[in-house]
Amino acid sequence: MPTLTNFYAIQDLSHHKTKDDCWILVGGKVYDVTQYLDDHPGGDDVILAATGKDATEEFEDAGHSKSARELMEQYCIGELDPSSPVSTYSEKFMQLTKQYWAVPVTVVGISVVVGFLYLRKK
Ligand code: HEM
Repeated sequence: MPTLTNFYAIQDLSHHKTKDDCWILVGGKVYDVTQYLDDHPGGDDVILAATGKDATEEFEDAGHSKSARELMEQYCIGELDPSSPVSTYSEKFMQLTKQYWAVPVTVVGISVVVGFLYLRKK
């Protein structure tokens, strides 16, 4: 069955950062919260400050209730395209770390073995 999910690239979010057109990215999902900005108990400024990037951390830090999480689902318009390139430095760093974690682990491992052999020889 074909899926009806809309996929957005992280760059798409940067075109929706205003009070009249506001999208946020939380937990891999994209939400159009334009209509909700004025009603948000935490104010519109916190949401506007979290646009154009992954706002999951800010959202979780605010300790949103279960009802807040249920409420937000009605504003969901799609998901982040998993193949879209990541933009922030921390995301890039995390991606590289996941990809190349074996390199520092191997270097440390070899150093430990060489150090051990060297000390035994003494
Ligand atoms: C559709 C998205 C969102 C919905 C439906 C939503 C809903 C709510 C609700 C209902 C509350 C009241 C407390 C609670 O029930 O948890 C709240 C508080 C709050 N929200 Fe959100 N929120 C959304 C997005 C965000 C985002 C993206 C941020 C941060 C960037 C944020 C920051 C806050 C903060 C800081 C409070 C605390 C306000 C206070 O206690 O003074 N919210 N939100």
